[in-house]
Amino acid sequence: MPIVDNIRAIRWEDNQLCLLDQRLLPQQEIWLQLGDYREVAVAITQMVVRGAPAIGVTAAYAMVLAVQEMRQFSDWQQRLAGAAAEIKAARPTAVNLAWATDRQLTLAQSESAADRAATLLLQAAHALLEQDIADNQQMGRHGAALLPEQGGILTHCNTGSLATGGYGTALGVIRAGISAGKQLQVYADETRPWLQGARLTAWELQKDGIPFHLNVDSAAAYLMQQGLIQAVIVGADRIAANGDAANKIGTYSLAVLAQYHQIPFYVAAPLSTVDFAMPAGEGIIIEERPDSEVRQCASHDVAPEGVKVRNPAFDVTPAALITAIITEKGVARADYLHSLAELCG
Ligand SMILES: CSC[C@@H](O)[C@@H](O)C(=O)COP(=O)(O)O
Repeated sequence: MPIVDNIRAIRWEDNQLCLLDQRLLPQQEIWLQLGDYREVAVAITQMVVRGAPAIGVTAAYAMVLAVQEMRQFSDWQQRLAGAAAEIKAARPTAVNLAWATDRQLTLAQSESAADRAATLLLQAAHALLEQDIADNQQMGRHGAALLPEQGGILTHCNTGSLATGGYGTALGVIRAGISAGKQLQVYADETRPWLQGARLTAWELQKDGIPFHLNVDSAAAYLMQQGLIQAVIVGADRIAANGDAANKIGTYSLAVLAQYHQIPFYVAAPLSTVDFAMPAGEGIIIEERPDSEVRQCASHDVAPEGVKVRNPAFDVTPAALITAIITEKGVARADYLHSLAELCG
């Protein structure tokens, strides 16, 4: 069954950035039109758009809006550097945010004429979006070969078209596996507290007609014990040079469980998610999100008022628990330090 993935959540129209508001899915499909880079930074912080590659593409367009605003000033390059710092501060963990913003800043700084820089940055943002989709499809081809011909695949958070330019990383691998004729049954973790799995992954899988069950996060061990899971595949927000991978909170627990049950545990991410400047996972900044996300469920209070909360949005899975890292250039295996560097060429 070939998968017709036609979900695109980031568009550039009438010189504005249009984002499908992921906070409202699946109940409402509302597009926001943003014409100011500051609004885009807020949209990233507030999760209108989320998922590491999608945040990267969004930041590239935010830089277009910023250069368009700054080009009237003689010190436009300096002002643009300030805007870049504001955009990068929107969320700390996904490296794609800083990676895409810095790429755009470097490009702008290589050009002395502001108007020309604005044109170049827009072209670069479009190219980044298209490249991300192509990379994900390539990643899908590499990763699909690792999946069993049939069986259950557990995934966490949302790593699909909504989390990227299109097609997805871990979900892209699943899409490619199904397209290649594999009989896969997806198990989608609901992914408390923000419910990316229940709200977004379930929406994408249903649209594509991919067979799946939605399960609570704490069912993972039981599903593995029952022999229902043949592989776990997740995305990543930042991969350290040694292969330690930061991803949505709960990923580390899945990797520990997968090792106990002797199930392969795969991470699928573009090479832009690898932070070669970060030697190991312990240096990765883990975002702490608002208490209300834990105290509430679907905007309803569930915990007593005033309780203290911990809400780390990500955790780091040690490289030793990762069977392989699937990238657009091929599959890396331990020793990741060399294997990832080799893929980068
Ligand atoms: C292709 S997406 C990979 C990761 O970005 C994804 O798994 C994830 O953790 C997203 O977290 P989010 O907080 O929704 O931005």
